[in-house]
Amino acid sequence: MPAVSFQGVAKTYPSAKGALRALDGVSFDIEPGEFFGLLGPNGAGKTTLISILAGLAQASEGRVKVMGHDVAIDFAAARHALGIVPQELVFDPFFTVREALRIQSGYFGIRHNDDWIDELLAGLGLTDKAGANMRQLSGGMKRRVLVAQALVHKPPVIVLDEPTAGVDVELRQTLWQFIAGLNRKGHTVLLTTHYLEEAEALCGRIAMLKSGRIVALDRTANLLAATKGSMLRFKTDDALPPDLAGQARVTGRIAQIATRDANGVEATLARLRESGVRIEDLEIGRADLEDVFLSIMQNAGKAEVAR
Ligand SMILES: Nc1ncnc2c1ncn2[C@@H]1O[C@H](COP(=O)(O)OP(=O)(O)OP(=O)(O)O)[C@@H](O)[C@H]1O
Repeated sequence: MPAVSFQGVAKTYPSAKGALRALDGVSFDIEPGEFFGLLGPNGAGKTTLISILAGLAQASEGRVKVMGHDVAIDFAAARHALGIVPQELVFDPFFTVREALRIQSGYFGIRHNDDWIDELLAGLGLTDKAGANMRQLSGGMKRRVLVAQALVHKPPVIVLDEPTAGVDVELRQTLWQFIAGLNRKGHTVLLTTHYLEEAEALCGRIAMLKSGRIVALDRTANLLAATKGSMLRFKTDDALPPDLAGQARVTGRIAQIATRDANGVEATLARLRESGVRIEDLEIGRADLEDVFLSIMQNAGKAEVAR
């Protein structure tokens, strides 16, 4: 039995320009114990899919199951199997951290949960904040509490919806150590993120969503291996010739150009020299997940235009 199963999930929102199909026939399974990444550009439908999984929105078509429980038919059992760390910081300012976690345990019908609460506090670096009032905590500390709150009932499936947006390096490391530890103990993890290096480091399999459809789904290693080419990275203050600019990724002074093989590297360098572009700090490396993501999104765009 899969930990999470999406079967033919569609979601249509009414809009001024007619119906907006935010999800369109999404089907995939996440197996127990997987660390699974869901990636996609803004508006791809990630949050909509997670809201349906969490029972916060209803699918227009299709079925979603968590540990065998249909989220529409058997909501309570499905919800019990899920720990959802939300994107926004929502909290009750009147309680201390420990009280907030006890109250959350109560929602799930769990009493005498302090041993697990202590473990959560320790794992998330919150032990000395247990007695602090929620409103006195910094944003990063509040986020840690939200993670702890999502996990009070030891859910087999943990869903993290962009948990590290605007979060500092230390908290990211604490969070990932803790979540990776739970994953090693058998908890299934579903992560959505815009930080592709995090997805590359953590996720065994990745699905890529674009305009409500799955455009890639594979083991992370296979996605990376599928782009065999080399990536040329260098710094320059000069404008690239139009043919190279069209295929380059430019961030400030840093330009990256994908090439198919060694001949491609030579041809690109020759083209740069010929156009009088002066380059510094040249590196030739393997494509990373960001390169794979951009190329899949571009190709999916072309396929859509052709349809
Ligand atoms: N309640 C709603 N009513 C109408 N349209 C909506 C609603 N929620 C989302 N949408 C639309 O559905 C599409 C998918 O949105 P969604 O928030 O799921 O994308 P996302 O992949 O999570 O994006 P982001 O990375 O920006 O969070 C978008 O076009 C969005 O405008």
